[in-house]
Amino acid sequence: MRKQIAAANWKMNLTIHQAKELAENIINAPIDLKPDQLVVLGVPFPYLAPIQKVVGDKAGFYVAAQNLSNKKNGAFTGEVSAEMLQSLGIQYVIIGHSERREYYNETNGVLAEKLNIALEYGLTPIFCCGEPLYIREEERQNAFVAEQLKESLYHLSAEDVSKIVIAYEPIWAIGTGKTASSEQAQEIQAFIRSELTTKYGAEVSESIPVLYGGSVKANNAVELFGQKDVDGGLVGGASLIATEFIAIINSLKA
Ligand SMILES: O=C[C@H](O)COP(=O)(O)O
Repeated sequence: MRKQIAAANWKMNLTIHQAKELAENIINAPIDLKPDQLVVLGVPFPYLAPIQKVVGDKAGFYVAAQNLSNKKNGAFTGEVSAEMLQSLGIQYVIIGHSERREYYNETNGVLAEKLNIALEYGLTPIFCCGEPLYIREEERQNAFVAEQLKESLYHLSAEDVSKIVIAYEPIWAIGTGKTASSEQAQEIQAFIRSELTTKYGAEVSESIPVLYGGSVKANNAVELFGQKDVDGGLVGGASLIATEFIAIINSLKA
């Protein structure tokens, strides 16, 4: 089975005290991860090392950065490089979240560079894609997402693309409480996989986890994650509440 992933994206929330308490509550919860299931905590840069310490070597639990620079190193004040993340022992990085695209002008081209550099340094990218509301209303979501994949991913070799995780996040469902229905999620995530099949073949596309993100909660996770092409979730708001996120982890397909 493909990896099933519960990924938290804490975004720009929590003090370090709150962050450690949340991580401790998750790590110490009686969660019985199956071999193909994993949990990734996407934390703010300053919390990477302290949260990694809380996570320790607990099997199946990882810490992710929420972003990285498209530059290697040098005079780029305020940036954080792939090499820095690698040197901290970080293994996952979220790339192309819609908030980065919208508020920090990250284009598909810049995201292609970020994917390259992440892979060069052995990081696993969680690559986000998804359409805004007006595109969904015009029923052009498939073409929109196909373009994002084409412009950011399709320069990668089959070997490299096999190392990534994709998170489909319809922008209209992020932080709005408006979840895509499980049918909507399944439909477009099956489309994403079929696009990857066309480009890379079935063996590759069937191995890539495709997560759903957008108002995932404890009360809708089982139905969403139960869909054939939904391999877990990238969770914002609900990942800030230990009991909610633990229930979401326990909703992964076994
Ligand atoms: O990265 C997570 C997504 O933006 C979803 O956020 P949300 O669960 O608060 O809607």
